Amino acid sequence: MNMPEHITLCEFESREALTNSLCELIQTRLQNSINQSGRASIAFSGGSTPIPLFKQLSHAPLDWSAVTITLVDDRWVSPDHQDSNERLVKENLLQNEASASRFIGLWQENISAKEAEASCNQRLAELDTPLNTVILGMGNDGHTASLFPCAKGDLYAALASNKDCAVTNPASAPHARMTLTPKRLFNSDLRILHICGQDKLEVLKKALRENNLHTMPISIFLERPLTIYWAA
Ligand SMILES: O=C1O[C@H](COP(=O)(O)O)[C@@H](O)[C@H](O)[C@H]1O
Repeated sequence: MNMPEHITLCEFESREALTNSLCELIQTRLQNSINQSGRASIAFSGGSTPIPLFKQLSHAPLDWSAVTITLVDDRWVSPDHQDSNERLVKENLLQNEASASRFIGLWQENISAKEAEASCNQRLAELDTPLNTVILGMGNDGHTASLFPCAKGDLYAALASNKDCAVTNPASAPHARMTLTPKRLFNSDLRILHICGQDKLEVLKKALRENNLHTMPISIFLERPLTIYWAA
């Protein structure tokens, strides 16, 4: 598959091989950042794709107390809800060695996503700039983070926002969302798109062909340097 020069596509023969390689890369990057500055920061996506990565990474021998972890996006549900990305990260990544890390979540109790936007932006200001690494996911509708094509006005506002996070209300998926904005996600040293399955490769090809960030928001991340980890 032909890729623009600023995109690196890493294809793996199996999802296990992908997980091993991505785990090693993240571990090395976090370790290098700790060696250089005494700290490291990373933003993870939720969904089903990163679960094996989370489980494996939780055992990595790192000084996790120097690592701050945040989410690329979350659904506006409490962390005991099955749809919560915070729950997913807590149950699968913030375990074992990685339980010593610092976690900055997006969700807040007893307040709507819209009302929480300002305080969430304040919390996110504690993160390193730039973030060491961002792990993006992608849905079959071309959404990434919680930048959904069907979120219309919210999508336009999030794409144009100069804040760190924004609320979106996708018509095709449940729950209001809090998402890091492209502005904040681009403020990072490396962005990795982690996708599995032939269907997602086809979605990626379509996004590259059509290059329309309103119909396939992943397109915005295809315009600048991006590393893609893919396995069938
Ligand atoms: O809604 C979401 O979906 C995407 C992709 O999820 P997957 O289950 O297809 O891996 C994810 O990147 C995003 O963080 C999540 O909120």
